[in-house]
Amino acid sequence: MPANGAINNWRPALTPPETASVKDGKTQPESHSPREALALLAQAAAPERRGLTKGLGWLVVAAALEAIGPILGKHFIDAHVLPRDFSLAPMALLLGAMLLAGWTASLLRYAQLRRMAAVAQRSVLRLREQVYAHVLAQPMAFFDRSITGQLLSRITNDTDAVNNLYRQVLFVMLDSSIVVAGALVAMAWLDWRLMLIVLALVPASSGIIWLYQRASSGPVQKARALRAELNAQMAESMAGMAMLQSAGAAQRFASRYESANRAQLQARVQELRANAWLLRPALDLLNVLLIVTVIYGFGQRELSGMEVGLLYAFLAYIARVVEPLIQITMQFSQLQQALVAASRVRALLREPSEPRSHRPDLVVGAGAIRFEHLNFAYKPEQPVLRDLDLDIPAGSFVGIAGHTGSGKSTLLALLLRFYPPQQGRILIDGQPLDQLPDETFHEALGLVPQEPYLIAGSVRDNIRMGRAIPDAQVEAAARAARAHDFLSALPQGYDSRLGDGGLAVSTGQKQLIALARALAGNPRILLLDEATANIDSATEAQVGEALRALRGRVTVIAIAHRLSTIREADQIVVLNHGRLSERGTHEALMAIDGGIYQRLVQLQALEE
Ligand SMILES: Nc1ncnc2c1ncn2[C@@H]1O[C@H](COP(=O)(O)OP(=O)(O)OP(=O)(O)O)[C@@H](O)[C@H]1O
Repeated sequence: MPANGAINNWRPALTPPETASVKDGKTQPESHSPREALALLAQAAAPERRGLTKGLGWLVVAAALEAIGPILGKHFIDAHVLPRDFSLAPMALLLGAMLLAGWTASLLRYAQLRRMAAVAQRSVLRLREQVYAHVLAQPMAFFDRSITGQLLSRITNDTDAVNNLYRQVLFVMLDSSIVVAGALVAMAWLDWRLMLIVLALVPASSGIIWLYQRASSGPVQKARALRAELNAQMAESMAGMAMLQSAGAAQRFASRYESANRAQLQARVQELRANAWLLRPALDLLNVLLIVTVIYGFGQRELSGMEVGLLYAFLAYIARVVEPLIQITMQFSQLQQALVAASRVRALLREPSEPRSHRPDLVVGAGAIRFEHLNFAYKPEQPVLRDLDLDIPAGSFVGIAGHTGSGKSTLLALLLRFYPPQQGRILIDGQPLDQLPDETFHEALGLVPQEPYLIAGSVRDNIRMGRAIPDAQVEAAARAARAHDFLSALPQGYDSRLGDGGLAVSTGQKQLIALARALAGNPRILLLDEATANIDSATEAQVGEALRALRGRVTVIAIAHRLSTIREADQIVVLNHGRLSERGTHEALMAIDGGIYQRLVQLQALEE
């Protein structure tokens, strides 16, 4: 089977640098639109709308309380400091009110920001689950063109960045905007002409943001794309470590990683440079400009005693306008990163899932299979299966043989509904395969792939694979797969941990566990994709024994390079360039002089 073969695609594959798909942009900066990102936020936060509205409402109250402070201060100056009226009670009342307003505002803001942090966490949790479920529901063709590491990065890093987006948008942007609005309203109330002078300078900050965005958006997006690529490279090398080391490719992979890492650092430095040279100095200048303008505005008037309180209040409000604006702009680069991530997550969520029209009334009975004039191609110009017509009676054992690339695994992939055929159809017990409801379909089919994979968990978890299968049935399946003896001899028997960080078992043993896993669901149809390719003769004999016991009860289709595995099959189907070229029992096919099967058997005998 080719490295990117049909059935193998459901496990992480080592994608060599030169064949890496460039879907999703890879190193090129990706297009992103804030509207897309906001739509994603709104969608993920939809169930929390009430909490969010309440939180925002309270933030407005907090901003209003904060805005009262300078007005009270102005009153304090005008009524007590300037006229030197130091009557204790009204002064204490004013100071007390100032403190109370400030404290209440701080407490309110703290409580609301905490509430919003919780909303953000929950929304991101939901989003991540949604993205993962969506990826799992993708047709296999989607995985053919995606890079495992990049998908991982979408699900973990990008959804994390969406969390950032919540923090930036909800906490910094909204909160700061509310504070600015509160200050402007209070200024207007005190002196609307002066407020207009301050307001006129606010667009200058938008100009600074725009300039900064232009200078930094390229590097920001590049840095992000490179980070995803670094993750992808890491995941790929972990998945293909054995191959990587045996091929002596460690050095090459390390230098590829190093150059991507350097490029990412450069992009980050460019971004920081734009920040240091443009953003901070420009904002400081804006602050000075505002203060000078307001003082100049006051200079134009007669500076009476009453105006000193007003000047104090205005200077206090300017700080309340400028500081939040600085806050907003300082977060800008993170915001951009988060926007890019959010639009990538949204693009992923928009990948269409396989459309299927299931008929809930369909059930699988005996497990008879019929391939009717099947035509299939991964790429339109390269047909893989051509007009394949084949009947497989229920309960029979069918072996599939043929040269490499003849389309054997593809046939199984179509039966597994990984891809829809372009022409023809597949019938199970006379019913169209694509109309079987998912549950019925998954219950009816069991698969033993060429390279079984173990999940991190106990032997029992590995056989169950998340299905509600009672212990007795797990054990019965292990017995049927001839795996019980070695499994019960493990240190903790069926509770022994396998997979990542667990016990190491041999390839043959993994294969038997995979067979037990397939049998545990009591399938009507069992598919074996070169299940005996990498195991020793003793294990092969055990698998043969297990298959013999299934005869008449389960329809078995086995692809085998090792032809001894299918020698006893009721019929052996030989594919040649996607066409059915020979068909019959081992003996019948051996009788075809110069036949493909005969040659394959002879070749294998020679090899052995
Ligand atoms: N996911 C895929 N995308 C594109 N082409 C593919 C894909 N999987 C297989 N092919 C191509 O389809 C053809 C048939 O491949 P398939 O894996 O079905 O052959 P096979 O008979 O199972 O080969 P092998 O014995 O080596 O496993 C090959 O030319 C292969 O390159």
